Amino acid sequence: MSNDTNVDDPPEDATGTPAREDESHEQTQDQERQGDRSPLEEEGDRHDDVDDPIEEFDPESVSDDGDDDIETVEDLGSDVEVDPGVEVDEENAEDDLLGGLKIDTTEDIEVPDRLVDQVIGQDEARDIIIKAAKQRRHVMMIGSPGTGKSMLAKAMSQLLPQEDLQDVLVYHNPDDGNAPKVRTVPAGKGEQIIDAHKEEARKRNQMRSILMWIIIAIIVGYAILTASILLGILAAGIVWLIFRYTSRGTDAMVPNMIVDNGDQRTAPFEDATGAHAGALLGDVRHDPFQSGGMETPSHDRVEPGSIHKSNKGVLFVDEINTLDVRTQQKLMTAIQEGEFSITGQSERSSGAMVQTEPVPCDFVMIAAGNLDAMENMHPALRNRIKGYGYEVYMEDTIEDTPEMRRKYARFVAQEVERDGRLPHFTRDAVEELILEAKRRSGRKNHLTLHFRTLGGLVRVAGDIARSEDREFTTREDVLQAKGRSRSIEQQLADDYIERRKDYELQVAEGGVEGRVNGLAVMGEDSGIMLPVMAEIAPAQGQGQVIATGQLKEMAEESVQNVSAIIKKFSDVNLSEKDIHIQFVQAGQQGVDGDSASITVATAVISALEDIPVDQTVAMTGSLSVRGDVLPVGGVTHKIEAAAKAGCDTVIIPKANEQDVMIEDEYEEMVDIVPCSNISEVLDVALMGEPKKDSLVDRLKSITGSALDHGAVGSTSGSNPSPQ
Ligand SMILES: Nc1ncnc2c1ncn2[C@@H]1O[C@H](COP(=O)(O)OP(=O)(O)OP(=O)(O)O)[C@@H](O)[C@H]1O
Repeated sequence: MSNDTNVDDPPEDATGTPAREDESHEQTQDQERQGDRSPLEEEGDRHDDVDDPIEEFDPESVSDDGDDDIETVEDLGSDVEVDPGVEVDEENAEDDLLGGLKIDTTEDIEVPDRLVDQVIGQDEARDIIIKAAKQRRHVMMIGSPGTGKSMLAKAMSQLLPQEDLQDVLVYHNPDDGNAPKVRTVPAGKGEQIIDAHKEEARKRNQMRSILMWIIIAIIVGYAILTASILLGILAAGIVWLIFRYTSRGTDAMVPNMIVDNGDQRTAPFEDATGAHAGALLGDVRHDPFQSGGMETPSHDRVEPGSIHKSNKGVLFVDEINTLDVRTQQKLMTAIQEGEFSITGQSERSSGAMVQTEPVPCDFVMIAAGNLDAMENMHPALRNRIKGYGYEVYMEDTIEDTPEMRRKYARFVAQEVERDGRLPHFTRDAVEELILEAKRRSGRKNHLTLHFRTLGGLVRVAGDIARSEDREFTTREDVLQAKGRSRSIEQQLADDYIERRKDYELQVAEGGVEGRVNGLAVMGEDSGIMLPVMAEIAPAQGQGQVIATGQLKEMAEESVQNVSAIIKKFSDVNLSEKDIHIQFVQAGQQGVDGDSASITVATAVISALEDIPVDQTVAMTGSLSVRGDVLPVGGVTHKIEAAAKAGCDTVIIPKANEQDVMIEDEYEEMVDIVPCSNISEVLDVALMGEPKKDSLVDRLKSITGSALDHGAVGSTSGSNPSPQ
């Protein structure tokens, strides 16, 4: 950025002019408050701290260097116990769903003001945000949607100092109309400068008008005297036009304030998620006239990007990998330089000819996304953030403690207050929501941290109560809301089940060889039953696993695991066979290879041994190469899907037993059988007794599970049939 003050403006003239009108009087008083300097004098100031790039740093060194003024969540008092105003029954807190909170409704709960105090769980991320705000470091947050990434980024902007905020003005450059000048002034000063310039322009225009009318009067007077009226009117018109035309030059003196932080109460927060290049990096609008005096001066066409608006604040970019590579590269330059010129983004627009002086963009970046976002983002940009900041993974669940439950009650109060129209929740309505948070966590003694969907439930329940003009939202409203706020995946899953019922594809009667009811999860919270069929045929050449579509890889992996067991416990040579696997009516969604591996194994063994599988049984679990059934995710939703589909028995991994939190209505519909190894699975799923010394019979020698023995892969029993 150049420091030259060759801006075509009238500061010197303006400061010398005495204040004649009320506005200018007020303005003068303002100027006095600001330290006796007129805004027009101030505008020449450059704030060169923008040229101060963040020096390279090692996050590790932060904790090692004994820098004990780094504030933690506790130091900031942000880990506050919920509402000190509310009494807590400590003795019964453990057993109480509200953690002992003595409230009748959420109206009794006080909501903390600062966003950072409203964040529940995510302690590590909060700690990092606080440190990063202090050190002005970038942060990358990776995790599931709705777990508080943008909330934390906003919270960070509230923690950044406000004193540094600046306004940014763009000026006409008389030497080169396509290279507007850029000046920064302290926040709030920009408006004064603009006002002073407008006032100056107004005065100039007034003087010019007076001069113009005097000249016109002289011409008209002369014309009357010489009786050449027509010539006089013509001359007066020309004078008028000349004045009109040249007055545009006076207006061009007024700078364009592209960043106005005058009213900003915290450091700026800019969400640039999904922004196109112009919105992110700034743009210069197209001018259809371009020349001939009709054009809009280029400095007036300059538009700031999010990187400029977030100067001294936070730039939040979710799903950063969706930005195209060129934009990511430019973003990287902006991070590195702390300033970035604005130019027209569209090559064919007249805006592309304009390029401003560098505009400050000294922001802290919070890049967010899921794991895919991290993998697909520009490696250099990732390194930039890594080298200059922190990376944090967002938690999905948190341990269920009385303190946490109290915070969840506070979350309901937070959401009600944020919405502003919802009726507060009664105690039992909050209890139902906390139960739902437990259920959605999918883990014993945990609560989900997927607050966006939980907040959705609060809003739907509140809307139901509001539509019935009730004072409070009750438990019944929450139950009704659960039915209504089904996700797209849930609706799809229910639709699948309905359609299958039409074709009687759901649960087949009795036993079928090689057909097993597998279970999968769609989206975050919907289970679905997906039958798997296996057929074994002699191979034409080398035996292979044949499966259709994208599920081929997953079928191959599952068959590989089971083939190790088959090799070990039987004389069957799978390399002489073609194994056909079909996932009946499955799309790719939600089918996770690992959790289907006991299903594929059971189907293959059933087909190989010609033993039918009980079609009222459904199963989920991951198979180890030594026959252990290992834990999988989403068991609760899977069990519910099996129950909805009409199965009586569901096999789940023993290690998942503690995660089951199914709704009462389903509990009566199905028997849940936890299994630790493939032998136990076959015992439940296969119909009839296996023949002596057959594969299934030999597999009975596997007992217990690796998990029981504390080491993955251990099985007991000797190998009856080494190959
Ligand atoms: N940890 C949390 N504590 C309290 N409320 C939360 C938390 N996480 C999310 N919320 C609530 O959920 C809403 C959505 O969260 P937020 O937008 O921060 O999620 P996100 O992780 O940025 O998701 P996405 O990546 O989909 O944008 C917030 O406005 C807030 O009401």
